[in-house]
Amino acid sequence: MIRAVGLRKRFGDFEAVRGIDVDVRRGESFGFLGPNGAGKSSTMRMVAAVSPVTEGELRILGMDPATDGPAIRARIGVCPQDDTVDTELSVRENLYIYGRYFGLPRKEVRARVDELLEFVQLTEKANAVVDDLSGGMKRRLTIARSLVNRPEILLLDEPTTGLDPQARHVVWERLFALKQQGVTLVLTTHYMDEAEQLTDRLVVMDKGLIVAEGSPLSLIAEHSTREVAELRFPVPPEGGSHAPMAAQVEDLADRVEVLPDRLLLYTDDGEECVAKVHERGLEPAATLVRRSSLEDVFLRLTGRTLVD
Ligand SMILES: Nc1ncnc2c1ncn2[C@@H]1O[C@H](COP(=O)(O)OP(=O)(O)OP(=O)(O)O)[C@@H](O)[C@H]1O
Repeated sequence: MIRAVGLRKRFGDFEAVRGIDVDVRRGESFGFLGPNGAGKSSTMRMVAAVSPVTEGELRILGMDPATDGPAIRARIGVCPQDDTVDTELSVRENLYIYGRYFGLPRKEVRARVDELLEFVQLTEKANAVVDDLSGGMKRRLTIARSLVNRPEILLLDEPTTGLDPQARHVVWERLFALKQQGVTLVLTTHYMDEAEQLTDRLVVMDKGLIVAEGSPLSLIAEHSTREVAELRFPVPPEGGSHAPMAAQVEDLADRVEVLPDRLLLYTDDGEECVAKVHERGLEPAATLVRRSSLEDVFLRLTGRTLVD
C-alpha cells in the first residue's frame, strides 16, 4: 500500500526526515511512534501527497505522489493533527460539503453522511454546530470526514492527542472497527499505549530516523525485559538525584535507568527484585512493578522518554 525507500524531507538546511524505509501492507494497522519533532508529521504529509518528497522513492497504492497526487488523494483519507472542520457549520453540513468536494452526487452524499454519522456515533449531534461539540466529538467528526470517499488507506496524525481517556477509547474502538472492515490504517503517535493498542506493526522514529521496527510485542521482547520495577526514593527537592541510589541496586537488575523522579530496574521478576532492594535495607518511598512497554523500548534505544 505504501513503500518508501531512502525517503528524505528537508526544510532549507534542516533535514526533518533523514532517509527512512517503510513498507505498509494491505489491511494492517501501521504506526510511527516517536516524540515531538521526530519527523512523523513530515513523513505523513509526504505520504498524503501534500508535501513534496525531497529525496528517495515513495509509492502510494503503486503511484508516485509527484505525478499522481490527485489520483492518490482520491483513494486515501487524511485525518490531520488539528481538527480542521468548519466550526461555524453543523456536523452534517461539514460532511456534506466535503462529500461534494469529491464530486459525489447529492443523493449519494446524503446517504453516505448518514452512514458516517452513525459510524462515528454522532447521529444525535447531526444538526449541532461544531463549536458546541466536545473535543472527542470533533475528532470523530474529523475521522468521519476523512472517510467520505471510502478510502483504502486512512492516515491519522496523532488521532487522540488532547483527548480525555474516555474519548480516546471511543476513537480507538472506532478505528479498530475500520480495521475490521479492511481499511489500512497508518497513524502517528507519541503515546506508547496507543501504539500498543492500535498497531500491528510500527517503526520507532527519533530525530528523522527509524531506530527500530516490529510488532509491539516483538519490539518489547527484543529491547526490554519482561518486567520493570519502578522505585522512587526520597531525594532532596533541590538538586537531588536518583543517581547515587542506582549505584546501590544496579547488580539486582539486567539494566537500570535513572529518571529525574525515579529509578527503573529492568528484570524478568519485578517482585523478587523489589524484595532484594528491601533486603539491602533500602527504603523506597514508592514501588511499582509493571510489564515492559514501548516507552521502555524507546528509552533503551534513545536514552530519552517519549513525552518530555
Ligand atoms: N515547514 C517546516 N519548515 C521548517 N521546519 C519544519 C517544517 N515542518 C516541520 N519542521 C521541523 O521538522 C522537524 C520534524 O517535525 P514533524 O512535525 O515532522 O515532527 P513530528 O514527529 O510529527 O512531531 P509533532 O508531533 O510535533 O508534529 C521539527 O524539528 C520541525 O520543527
